[in-house]
Amino acid sequence: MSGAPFGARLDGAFAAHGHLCVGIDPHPYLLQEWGLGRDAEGARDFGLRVVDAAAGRVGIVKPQVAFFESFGSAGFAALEHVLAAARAAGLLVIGDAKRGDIGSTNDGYAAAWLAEGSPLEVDALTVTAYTGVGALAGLIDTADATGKGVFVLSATSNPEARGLQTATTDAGETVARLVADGVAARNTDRTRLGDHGLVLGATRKLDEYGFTNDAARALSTTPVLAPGFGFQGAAFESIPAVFGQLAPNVVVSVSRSVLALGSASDAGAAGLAEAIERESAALGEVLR
Ligand SMILES: O=c1ccn([C@@H]2O[C@H](COP(=O)(O)O)[C@@H](O)[C@H]2O)c(=O)[nH]1
Repeated sequence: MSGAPFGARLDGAFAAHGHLCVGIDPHPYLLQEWGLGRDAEGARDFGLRVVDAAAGRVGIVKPQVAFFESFGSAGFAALEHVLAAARAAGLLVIGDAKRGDIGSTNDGYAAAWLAEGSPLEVDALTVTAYTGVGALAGLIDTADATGKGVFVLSATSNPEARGLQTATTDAGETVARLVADGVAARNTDRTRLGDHGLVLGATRKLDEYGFTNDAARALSTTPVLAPGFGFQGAAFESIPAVFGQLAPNVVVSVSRSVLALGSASDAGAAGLAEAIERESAALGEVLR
């Protein structure tokens, strides 16, 4: 591992720039609004503009891999370009790829996203645990060896997931908590943030997913990636009520609500930078 582990770097990003994470989601309609091609080149230019606007204003970006992947190999080349620019700008990069499979295949995902020097290298990767948190063991081992992190889907922001994620085990624990407990077990050697986190959407309170106060206390060193703000309806002001004692661990992810304010024109680029500054300041008021 070269440098500090992911959790310490995340803590550093929080201290230097606050908790806002800007999503890099080149939706086809945004490419059009920004005056860019609905192709891999457009996605690359979109990503580079977001990196420029984010650098120095926030500490974290989250490229949404799906929108690059939709352009095939050219899209992956575009993503590699954007990842390299984000790294060079000193931004922490959370690759939102939501990978997850049986253990032996997860090792392939680990080599692609979490190995030092890989073309798709990111600081942390979103993963799913539908095959069991245990199936992620090898991938998490790779992350530990390279100073990277993972964010495992636990209670997602979309309404369709609710029935599945609040289903309970024989022991009465929700699926969301079962995942959370498995991930938290990898963070026990830390006093502040560990390297392995959870995706907990901001659209519902944690207790609706079976996270009692005790369960939340057990997550005190677990980072939280929280999407669901802006377009999906959650407001920064709701963070204390939704996340309670976990609020200091939250990476607050915004994509469309700020990206809608960018465009290919100079005024648009300034608009995006201003929107990022404004959102970050507003969030700072809530999390101070
Ligand atoms: O539970 C989840 C997990 C991931 N996401 C991703 O976050 C962004 C949200 O975009 P907005 O435009 O701010 O709504 C997007 O990339 C999702 O794939 C999520 O929304 N919910």
